[in-house]
Amino acid sequence: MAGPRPVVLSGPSGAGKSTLLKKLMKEYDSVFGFSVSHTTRNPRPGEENGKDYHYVTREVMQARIDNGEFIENAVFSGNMYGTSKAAVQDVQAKNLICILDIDMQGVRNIKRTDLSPIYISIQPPSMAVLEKRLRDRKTESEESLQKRLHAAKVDMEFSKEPGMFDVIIINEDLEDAYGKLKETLIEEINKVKKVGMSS
Ligand SMILES: Nc1nc2c(ncn2[C@@H]2O[C@H](COP(=O)(O)OP(=O)(O)O)[C@@H](O)[C@H]2O)c(=O)[nH]1
Ligand SMILES: Nc1ncnc2c1ncn2[C@@H]1O[C@H](COP(=O)(O)OP(=O)(O)O)[C@@H](O)[C@H]1O
Repeated sequence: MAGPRPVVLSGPSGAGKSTLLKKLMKEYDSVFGFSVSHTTRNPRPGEENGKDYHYVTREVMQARIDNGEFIENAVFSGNMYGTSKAAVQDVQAKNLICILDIDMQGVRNIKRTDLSPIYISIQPPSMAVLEKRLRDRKTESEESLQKRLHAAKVDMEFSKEPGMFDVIIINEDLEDAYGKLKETLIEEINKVKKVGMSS
């Protein structure tokens, strides 16, 4: 059964992916479902196990990867992250648009699957703004922050590779960026709404 097309949101840490996707899921709660990834990083204050991530040990994560439970997995800033098959299937079973928040290794690996999502890159207006947002978020140690800034430089170059993303959104003003995101997805949103009304 071909459900709605999934959506991949990628881009540097601190670019605003979570902020934008939370806004989208709040406005369209019966349209989108989040693919809850697994990670070995520690939960941040306010994050919930099973909602933001499935928080697991390295041993558990590696065993599940070896068991073939993941569509893709990557190491980012020293921690393991991965999208399980179940995470995507749970959303697709409800006929919702599945949103994946993944790094650029994830994007490369998803391109080798038959998931066929819409690829959206969220980019900051500049490195300076990105650094300020990450510092103001107050979630990272100096070491983690530096690793994220380094990865961001690589990501910003990667996003320019032709054909990598369907749309690149510069998140300067949040409302403008959100408007562009909605505009990109409106066709898929309307399809899901129509199916919902007729069932
Ligand atoms: N490949 C891959 N990347 C992921 C996955 N889940 C999250 N990420 C990425 O891992 C990076 C770090 O995420 P996180 O620790 O939540 O930090 P944040 O991006 O600074 O909020 C981000 O680029 C995410 O997009 C996943 O399942 N697979
Ligand atoms: N357009 C924006 N203007 C100012 N601050 C923003 C904007 N978008 C996001 N932020 C803030 O920047 C920080 C990083 O955003 P976040 O959504 O956590 O990024 P990501 O999920 O890509 O790592 C958060 O503190 C968020 O509130």
